[in-house]
Amino acid sequence: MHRPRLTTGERMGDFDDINARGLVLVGCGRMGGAMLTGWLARGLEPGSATVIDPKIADGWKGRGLRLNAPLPDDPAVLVLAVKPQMMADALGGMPRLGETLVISVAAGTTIATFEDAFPGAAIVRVMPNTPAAIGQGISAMIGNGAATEAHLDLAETLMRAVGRVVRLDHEDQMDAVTGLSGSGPAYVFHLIEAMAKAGEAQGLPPALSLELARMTVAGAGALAIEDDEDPGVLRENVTSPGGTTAAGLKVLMDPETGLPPLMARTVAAATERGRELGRGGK
Ligand SMILES: NC(=O)C1=CN([C@@H]2O[C@H](COP(=O)(O)OP(=O)(O)OC[C@H]3O[C@@H](n4cnc5c(N)ncnc54)[C@H](O)[C@@H]3O)[C@@H](O)[C@H]2O)C=CC1
Ligand SMILES: O=C(O)[C@@H]1CCC=N1
Repeated sequence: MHRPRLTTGERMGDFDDINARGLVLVGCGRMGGAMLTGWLARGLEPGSATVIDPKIADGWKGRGLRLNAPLPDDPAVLVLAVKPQMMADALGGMPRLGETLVISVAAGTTIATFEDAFPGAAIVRVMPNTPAAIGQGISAMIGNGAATEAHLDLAETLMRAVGRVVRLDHEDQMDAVTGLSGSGPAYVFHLIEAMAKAGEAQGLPPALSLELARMTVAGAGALAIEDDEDPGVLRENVTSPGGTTAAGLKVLMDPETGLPPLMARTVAAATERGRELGRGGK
């Protein structure tokens, strides 16, 4: 089966340059915080991290991070993790930086926007997802013309600290990535909710039904990674001819009313919203 080149895992030594020059994180909410957790676990020294967030959560205080402190002159990397709607505000307050690599994880906001804000800078646009909080994320990335292989490697080092990384060929792919894997964890959590409700409708107690749904999704996800088989084969492995799964899948896989058209519309709506945000939509 063809799979894109994926990299994962990280050595502590790869943070040496970042520790020497510093990392700036602008926006330390759910996504920024998830990444920072992974970086600290993988070798980022707290004193090398300057975190800018006017509403920094109390949990980050007293951990040796430079919170809302003046920016270093020439940090190795500046990571922008504010909402796209807040990006103009955040960029407005940025001083000129030296040879700093600029990384954005914002949905929609285009490389061109960052090129206007940081003329001549190497910029890498990344789309991670929240399983990064437990080192199980997947990030897709693409750099601008000024981003060298060394810049892309640096961005990859950071994102590998929180999961796997794929490189894109074109920035145009980023909105679809956002609609699929950026937003995707929410679809999967809703799948758990929907399966749990469906179990309840068949008479199971709510707590039991939720536990069965949660572990089924988690276990199937883990198997899909561990086993090199195509997901279609794994599905067939569950499906006995004339059995229960075949009866269920007949409904779920209906080309008119089943999951395929629903998922297609779901990802399309999220992708289109990414495009809108990229056009400056609020
Ligand atoms: N949450 C997710 O699943 C994913 C989010 N993203 C992207 O990550 C970015 C952040 O999203 P979340 O972490 O979910 O949002 P969030 O609301 O949890 O965090 C954003 C943080 O930015 C801070 N902030 C607002 N204005 C600021 C400013 N001017 N300077 C510094 N900090 C400022 C806020 O106080 C907040 O803590 C967004 O651009 C989003 O598109 C990307 C992939 C997945
Ligand atoms: O919902 C959003 O816009 C962000 C981007 C991907 C996941 N969360």
